[in-house]
Amino acid sequence: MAGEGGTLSFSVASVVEDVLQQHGNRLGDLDLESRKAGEAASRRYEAAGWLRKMVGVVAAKDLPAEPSEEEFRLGLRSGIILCNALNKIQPGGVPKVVESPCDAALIPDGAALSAFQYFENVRNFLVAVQEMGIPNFEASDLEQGGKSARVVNTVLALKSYSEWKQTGGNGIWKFGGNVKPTVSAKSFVRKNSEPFTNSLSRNLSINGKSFNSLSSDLEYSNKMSGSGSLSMLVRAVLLDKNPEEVPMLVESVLSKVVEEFENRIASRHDMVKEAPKEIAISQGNKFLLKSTCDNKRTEDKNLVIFDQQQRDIQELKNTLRTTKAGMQFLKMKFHEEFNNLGMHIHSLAHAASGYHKVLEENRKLYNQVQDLKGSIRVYCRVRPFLSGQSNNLSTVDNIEDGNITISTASRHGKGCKSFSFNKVFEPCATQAEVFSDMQPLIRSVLDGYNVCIFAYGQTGSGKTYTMGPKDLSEKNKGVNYRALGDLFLLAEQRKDIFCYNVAVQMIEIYNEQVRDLLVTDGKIRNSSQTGLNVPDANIIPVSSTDDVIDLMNLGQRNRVVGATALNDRSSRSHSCLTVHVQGRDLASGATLRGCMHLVDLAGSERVNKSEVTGDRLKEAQHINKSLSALGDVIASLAQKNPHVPYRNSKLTQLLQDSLGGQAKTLMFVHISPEPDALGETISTLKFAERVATVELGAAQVNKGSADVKELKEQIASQKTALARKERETEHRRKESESSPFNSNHRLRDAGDINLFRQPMGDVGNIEVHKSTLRQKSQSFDLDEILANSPPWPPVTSPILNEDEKEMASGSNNQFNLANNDDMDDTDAATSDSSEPDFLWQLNQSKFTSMTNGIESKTRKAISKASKIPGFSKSLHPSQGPSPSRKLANGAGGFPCNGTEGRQVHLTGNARSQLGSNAAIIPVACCQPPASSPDVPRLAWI
Ligand SMILES: Nc1ncnc2c1ncn2[C@@H]1O[C@H](COP(=O)(O)OP(=O)(O)OP(=O)(O)O)[C@@H](O)[C@H]1O
Repeated sequence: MAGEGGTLSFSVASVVEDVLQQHGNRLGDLDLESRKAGEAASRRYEAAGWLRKMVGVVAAKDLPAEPSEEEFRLGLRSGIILCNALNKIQPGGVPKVVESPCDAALIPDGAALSAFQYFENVRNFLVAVQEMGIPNFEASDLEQGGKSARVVNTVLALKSYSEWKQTGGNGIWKFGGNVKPTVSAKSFVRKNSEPFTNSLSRNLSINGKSFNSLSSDLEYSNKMSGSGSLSMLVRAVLLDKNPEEVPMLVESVLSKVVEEFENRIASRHDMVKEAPKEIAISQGNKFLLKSTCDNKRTEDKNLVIFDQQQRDIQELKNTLRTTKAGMQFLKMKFHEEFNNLGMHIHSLAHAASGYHKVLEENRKLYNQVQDLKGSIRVYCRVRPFLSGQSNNLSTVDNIEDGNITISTASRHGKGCKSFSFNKVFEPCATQAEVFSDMQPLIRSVLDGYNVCIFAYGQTGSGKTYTMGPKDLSEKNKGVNYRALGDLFLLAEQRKDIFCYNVAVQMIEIYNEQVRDLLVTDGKIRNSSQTGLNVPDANIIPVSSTDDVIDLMNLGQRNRVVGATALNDRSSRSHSCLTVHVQGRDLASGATLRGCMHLVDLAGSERVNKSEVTGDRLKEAQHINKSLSALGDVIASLAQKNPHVPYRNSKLTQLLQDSLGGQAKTLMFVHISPEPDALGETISTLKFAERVATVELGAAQVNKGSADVKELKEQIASQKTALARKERETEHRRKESESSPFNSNHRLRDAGDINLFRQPMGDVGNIEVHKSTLRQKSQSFDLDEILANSPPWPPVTSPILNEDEKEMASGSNNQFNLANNDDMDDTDAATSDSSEPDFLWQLNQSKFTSMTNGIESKTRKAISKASKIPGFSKSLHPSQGPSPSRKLANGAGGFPCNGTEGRQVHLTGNARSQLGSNAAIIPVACCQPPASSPDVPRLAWI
């Protein structure tokens, strides 16, 4: 059975043959080969005969009647006989039969052409045969020997078909077994005309099936396989068998055949199975090949890409090189520019430092200008939050270079307000820092300047802390203690050049009454009761910091401190520590006298804030009154009003010299950082800003100088006129002033002092001052002098020698200018502080009758002072006020008030009691007529 599609290409015959051989039957005994050969030959002869008959002997000349197998194959090989025979049976079965050898001549390769033509003929024949349903053979069977049997089969089948056709061709022709209903089996069998077929068909049956049908099947199989040898094989095997053996044999053969088939089919299956793999492999190979090709292509592509990339890389390298070079260049440029920039920055830094230096210088110059102008310096200090006030937001927004910015967001609308002062101290500023900033100012006291530092601010803002807290630890010591310590230190350093004496006063103004805080007898005298402008305050020399501590403790004990709702430690009074310094130049004998007020004002807050009534309310009202009087004075000074209302309060009287004279004045304004205090803070700072605009005129040193000579000449010229006037009025005055010194009179006159106040600008200019003195020298009037005596002038301390005592106590009250002859040698003070002294001298003749009154007061004072052990009287009660400048300045004593000048020597116990080693202590010094109004000045020029 030829497998369709080539999958089962083995023949049934070969299988049966193999089976029969394996079966080991007696096939071997048979002369199978010869029989087969004989049979094959007879069949071949039959086929050849039939073909010769069909095509004619001539046409079949190459085919003998009884050909050998080879002859048969070669005779038919051209296919011409076969095709012609077929065309005889079925005309046009093979449309074109190539017969002419000349056709081949047309083709150069004749052999190849004929082979091709033969193959064409055979192929056409086979196609036609197949269409006719006749068993076929392979074209190759004619090409190789040994395969002619199959060709014989086909020819015989064709013969059979021809015969069938000749008999009428009824029914369907079937080679070797097709039985038409109308055709007997015999006729069919006749077609298969083998001699043994008939016998078999008659006798054999297998498993109930007739052997004949089996044979038919075999024949059919043979037909299908294209081999006619199978039936012969079967016949050969069964020929000599007994009929009883046949079933067994057939069964065995069949089972073997089936088995063989199965095996072969199975192996074919395997092959089929393998085939896809092989195909796959071949496909895989193809794929491999393809992929190899692809790879090759890809490789090529990659090569191209690679080349491209190489070029790109090269290009990039070039770019990189260029970029590197560019970078190098840029780097170099950058370095160059960097260096330039560095140099530029350096020069800028230099300029900046220069700028800072210039700024600093400007500040100094500004301060100097301020000094020259006599502007009140204003420092601001912000108190830190106190312990227990944590998490408070400060109202101070910024502090920088003398500017302070207050955040007014909470109560005064959103925003800030800035204020400018000479200096602003941050909350963290230490006491030492604060002091170091004002140290030069304080030191200038030793150089003969008057200095006033007053602390302003609401209650609890730190005024006392700055000026002089009780706590005298190194860290907390205030300005007062440090100032005195510094003065002592400086005095010590200058001891080879100057001999300094330092003495202090402490007073307080409480409810508009001035109180001496340095009383030792527990009684606090109120000088205002006497109608005096200057308090009758003890002045205690000090020579060490221990002395100072003792005095401060004493003063503190005597100070009136009241409790308020705001601050139960709040001081409800103004306190003032006055430090008097007198220095004598050891070489020249000239003296310098400086005076420093350290004023701790009472709280500046409004009364209603204090929530007080009764006594406390009264205190607060007094404080407010005095502070508003201070405000008025400041405002007048700022506006350069001719009238400055100093006398509206004791405080303004106290500060008159500092505010209106030639003192160096510093206001230390204090503010609290709490938001609650914002209102007070703003009003405090506004007030301070106003104060800063006040120009007092340049401070003048209280020093004896060449001016004195000039002044003495002027004095001399005045002397005659004065004496004349004195004589003329002497009698009248004696009558009117026969009573002791009338203080009320002075008080009345002093009340009008402001009427004579000269504008600040004029006061501030030394040159103007001098020329003014000269110009107005003729307008001298004693009444005016008295009337214009300052309320709190620098005091003079006449230290009287024996001559002076005599002069002072002499019956002749006539002022003897001759006594001033030695002034040149001693003191030539021309400052404010010295002027009253001299004025007092001038007044001496005028107030001859006053001496009694003075004497009584002096006696009283000395008797007070002499209660202190160690005090001894050195001044005769009748001496009165210092008659001469020499006395005041030349002997190194302290200035003393002309009306109550007393001099007490501190010795022994007293000195130790007060902690002082000073030789001379003016106990209470009241100032003679003022220095500032120009009229008095003119009077003694
Ligand atoms: N700069 C500061 N550093 C530390 N503590 C301070 C500072 N300033 C003030 N204080 C403290 O704040 C409190 C109030 O200060 P101080 O008594 O000096 O205020 P004051 O303005 O003098 O008040 P009063 O008007 O009642 O006299 C004190 O306890 C003080 O020690």
